[in-house]
Amino acid sequence: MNSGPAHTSPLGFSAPMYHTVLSLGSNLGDSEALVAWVVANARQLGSVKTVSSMYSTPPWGGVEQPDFRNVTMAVESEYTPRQWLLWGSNLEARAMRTREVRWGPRTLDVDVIASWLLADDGGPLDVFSDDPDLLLPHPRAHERAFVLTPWLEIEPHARLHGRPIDELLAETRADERAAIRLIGPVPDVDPDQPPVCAE
Ligand SMILES: Nc1ncnc2c1ncn2[C@@H]1O[C@H](COP(=O)(O)OP(=O)(O)OP(=O)(O)O)[C@@H](O)[C@H]1O
Ligand SMILES: Nc1nc2c(c(=O)[nH]1)N=C(CO)CN2
Repeated sequence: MNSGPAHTSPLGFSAPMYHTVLSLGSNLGDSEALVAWVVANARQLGSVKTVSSMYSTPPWGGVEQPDFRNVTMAVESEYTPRQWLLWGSNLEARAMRTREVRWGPRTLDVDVIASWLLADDGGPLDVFSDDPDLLLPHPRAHERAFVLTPWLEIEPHARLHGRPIDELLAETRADERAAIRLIGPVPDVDPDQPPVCAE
């Protein structure tokens, strides 16, 4: 009997399932609507396991810019982490995302934080990648309160680099942590209408 998480297709193939954690951020345009639009698109795929509340977070990385809106979302599907990266890049492009300053302002950012292969037998297996186009786990997530705070809300027992994320969060800058503000649930928006001003 196949009681594991792999999906058996009508042809009898069994596709592996991945549990993947995505960080969504925006600080240009209608940031709340943009982040909510990403969540709505993932819901349309039927892949969303849990979504954090929406948070207002101070900019991380030393560039002076407006506060961000951030959400962390756990998805579970046959999509590999690389497919999630491509999916996110496509939404970033539709949100007119540009890359001008490293760690600078943006309409939309979709980062893949970590992923686990849900094996049929035994526990989840960490996915590692040293490909510069997809580093896994994300090399800077453990020092970002804007990722860890929402992630802790939805997966309080999650671990990154072998360490509980609440411990990692406690080691982030106290002033950054203190300035994070809970806004509320992610609003429902139309996945087919990117909230972008045409210019
Ligand atoms: N885990 C990952 N998630 C998202 N992008 C990644 C990841 N690993 C590598 N990349 C690559 O990073 C490149 C730059 O991404 P991006 O412009 O979003 O970076 P950033 O958000 O400014 O900074 P950071 O990578 O520190 O979050 C992209 O080309 C992407 O392929
Ligand atoms: N608070 C916060 N700071 C950031 C964010 C973000 O999403 N939230 N994204 C960045 C781009 O890499 C740089 N700094």
